Amino acid sequence: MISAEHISSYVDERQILRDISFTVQKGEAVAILGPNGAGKSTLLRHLAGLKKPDAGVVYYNGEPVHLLANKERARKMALLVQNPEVAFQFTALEIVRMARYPYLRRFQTENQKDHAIVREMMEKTCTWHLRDRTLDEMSGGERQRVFLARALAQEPEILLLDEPTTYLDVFHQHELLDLLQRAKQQMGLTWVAVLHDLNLAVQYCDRILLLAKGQLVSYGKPSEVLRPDMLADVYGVDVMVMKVKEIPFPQFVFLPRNNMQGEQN
Ligand SMILES: Nc1ncnc2c1ncn2[C@@H]1O[C@H](COP(=O)(O)OP(=O)(O)OP(=O)(O)O)[C@@H](O)[C@H]1O
Repeated sequence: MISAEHISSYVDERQILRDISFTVQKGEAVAILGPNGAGKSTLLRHLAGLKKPDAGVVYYNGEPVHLLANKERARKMALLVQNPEVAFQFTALEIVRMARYPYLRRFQTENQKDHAIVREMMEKTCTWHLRDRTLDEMSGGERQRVFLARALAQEPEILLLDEPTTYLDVFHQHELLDLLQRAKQQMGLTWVAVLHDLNLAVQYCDRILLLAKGQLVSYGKPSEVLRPDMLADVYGVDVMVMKVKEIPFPQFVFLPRNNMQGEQN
């Protein structure tokens, strides 16, 4: 459905991504993991067609994404970035209503279906009660949920999210990912998220893409990618993988490299 084929990316003379290739199938949930500066956000921007790679192509259902017209791309894909640039005097409702613009013709206003979708997504993200508040009257987590409502109200086939759990407390982190999981199961939504929390990634994602220094280290099922040796290499920490009887997926515990030495001293 979406595939990166040999993409490379540069900023000035510096190479940010090196020859990355992978495919995400329809209805899959994928986490992009890797240390700070690995190139995760850059990769997501290429997938969203916001930035054309310097080499290689990203295809969406066989078409190069950077060639899709803006409105057409917005009906297929939504991107939730870390700090969306929106004027602070907009209300939550106005922000979520923006999601319907790709569906309107020139001079056309929203119809009942548009209003219903906006309300449904605001209710699902627990933001309907914030509808008349402006962005500067909201907490970071509330703002994040409003932008998620906007991305969902766009009714995309694929949702790309850059660190969507930042600003969210533990309850809302799980609520957001549960919501994406339901959208995947009920509507076939495909989503790709940059995450930092391996425990969330293993719980919610079908595949993991591990990136380090602009290179694809591994891409596959969580059990294939999240191996202690590979994680230790990439993150520079020791990793313990634990099985907890009550939950069906492993848990990752990180130990500073000199931890054992410190204990003994
Ligand atoms: N516009 C830019 N100008 C200069 N360097 C940039 C620019 N955008 C990204 N970079 C550099 O490219 C590299 C990858 O950045 P990117 O934001 O993709 O990493 P990341 O894996 O998302 O990092 P983080 O986990 O810290 O958010 C970094 O070294 C960053 O400094």
